[in-house]
Amino acid sequence: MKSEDKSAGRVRIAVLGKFNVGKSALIVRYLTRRFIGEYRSNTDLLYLQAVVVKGSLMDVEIVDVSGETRDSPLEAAQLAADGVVVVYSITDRESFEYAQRVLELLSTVPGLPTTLLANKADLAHLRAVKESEGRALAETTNSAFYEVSVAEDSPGVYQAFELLASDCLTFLNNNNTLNSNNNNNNNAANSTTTRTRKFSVTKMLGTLISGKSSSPPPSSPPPSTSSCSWQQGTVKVCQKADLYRSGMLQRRVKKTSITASL
Ligand SMILES: Nc1nc2c(ncn2[C@@H]2O[C@H](COP(=O)(O)OP(=O)(O)OP(=O)(O)O)[C@@H](O)[C@H]2O)c(=O)[nH]1
Repeated sequence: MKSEDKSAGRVRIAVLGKFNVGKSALIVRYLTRRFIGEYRSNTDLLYLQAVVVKGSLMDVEIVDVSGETRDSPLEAAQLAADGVVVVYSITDRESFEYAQRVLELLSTVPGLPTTLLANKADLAHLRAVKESEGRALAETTNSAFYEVSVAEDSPGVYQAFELLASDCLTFLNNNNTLNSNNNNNNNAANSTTTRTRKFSVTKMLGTLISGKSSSPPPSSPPPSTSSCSWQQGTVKVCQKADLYRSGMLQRRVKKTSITASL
């Protein structure tokens, strides 16, 4: 077995943002290199992807809580994620203000890696948010920043996810080391960091895109501008109730007690 065959770990990335900013398009672009114009926006999606980060294979879960941010932004901010991508559209001032509120909330979670992603850069003639404003917000909230066009396949799409996944892994490894040291000190038998997640509804991406039942193979790997390489991915579609049952919409609440409203 190659050393890469064993997963170095699993991280969960949540994608948040106001409606219509391109969250679903972003995730599908990252996973499949395709741009799909329209999506159903009332289904919560969980995507699984295996990527090689810094030479290690890792599983990346990407959660797209469609409609969630519209119904209850606070719930979205409470996602049990190891890292968060917050998306706004450069053509939609309100979406930037929304992203600002989300990032300010998330910055209260110690050590949580966050990325601010300004989408729809191809619509420069409709620009309502300057790039410098996005960059400044990212700096004040200690987030990475990328301005991209998902429609035009900007390399920043891939770089954003891959850097965030890498940061999540570092963050988790540091936590695991800390916990393991604590456990040793306390003579505890097992580490308490293992997480179990279950989702009952599964569906392949092919269904979402074309009505066919199989997952579409990628046409080619993503740009080799980063330390990550693309592997086979699967997509699961999960309903909001499943997210609650799995604890995904509760864990951060317990950990951080975020109570401010957006
Ligand atoms: N011009 C342009 N349009 C884009 C881009 N990315 C997404 N869109 C379009 O923006 C619209 C919204 O995209 P979605 O991916 O459904 O946005 P969303 O944030 O997931 O929306 P909700 O599910 O309603 O929260 C669609 O019409 C997309 O085709 C982009 O980079 N440029």
